[in-house]
Amino acid sequence: MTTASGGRVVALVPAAGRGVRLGEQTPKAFVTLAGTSMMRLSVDGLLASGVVDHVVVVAPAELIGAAVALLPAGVQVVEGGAERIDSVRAGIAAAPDADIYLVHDAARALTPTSLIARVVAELRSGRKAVVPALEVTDTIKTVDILGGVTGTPKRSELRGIQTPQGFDAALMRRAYEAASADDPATDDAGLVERLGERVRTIPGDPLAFKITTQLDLTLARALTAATTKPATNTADEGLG
Ligand SMILES: Nc1ccn([C@@H]2O[C@H](COP(=O)(O)OP(=O)(O)OP(=O)(O)O)[C@@H](O)[C@H]2O)c(=O)n1
Ligand SMILES: C[C@](O)(CO)[C@H](O)COP(=O)(O)O
Repeated sequence: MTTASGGRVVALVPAAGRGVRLGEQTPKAFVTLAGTSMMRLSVDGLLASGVVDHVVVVAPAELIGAAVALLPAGVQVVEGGAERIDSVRAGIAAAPDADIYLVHDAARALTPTSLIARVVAELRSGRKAVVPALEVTDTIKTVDILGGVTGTPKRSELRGIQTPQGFDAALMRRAYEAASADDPATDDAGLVERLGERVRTIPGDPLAFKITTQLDLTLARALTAATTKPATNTADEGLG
């Protein structure tokens, strides 16, 4: 089944990270906001967008069962790898029947459904690689290994890139086939750029921020506390 003409949209949700920078006991995708795991919130957003046909969650090997228990029926769960790129690759292999892939971090749990729909709409209009982008507000500098400043890129040319990132499926498969294990890109679009293909930005959304640190978690919990009611099978989610 597909949501609309233009082919089947498969969303890959890398959720196999440890969350070292967050520093919780629980792997980050299982950490809860108002009683619901980030992983579940991200999947619910994708499903609620109305533009996604199938969701594949990529989870830590030892938590596959826990992930299945926390997710709606029909969501596929597969084992992740050491790096994010390995986890996304596992997702692609598990769902080869896509025409469009979205890749969406479990850690961007508050992403509005409207952003997901805008990425897919842009792909359906003929773009092959689409990423949400926000202007940066800090001045960004490059530094050497000792922390000495080596340059100050023009801020007007810089963007903070979010997910979901969307790709024509054939292009994404080609990008991952060409990807080198010893020089992994920090996002999926980076692999497409290396093929010389154009990646299009669309306006991102501040609510799609990546929950990376304790400060991010505090902000995310404050934002959800007043508005999110835990789903009946997800309240006080535990891992065993
Ligand atoms: N081997 C990995 C590493 C990361 N991810 C996922 O990729 C997303 C973005 O990564 P990040 O925010 O860096 O998560 P972690 O790798 O868990 O964080 P940290 O780097 O602080 O350990 C997260 O949803 C994370 O679960 C993944 O699926 N597999
Ligand atoms: C893909 C990403 O979310 C785009 O901003 C980001 O690059 C992931 O980086 P992380 O270090 O794996 O969190």
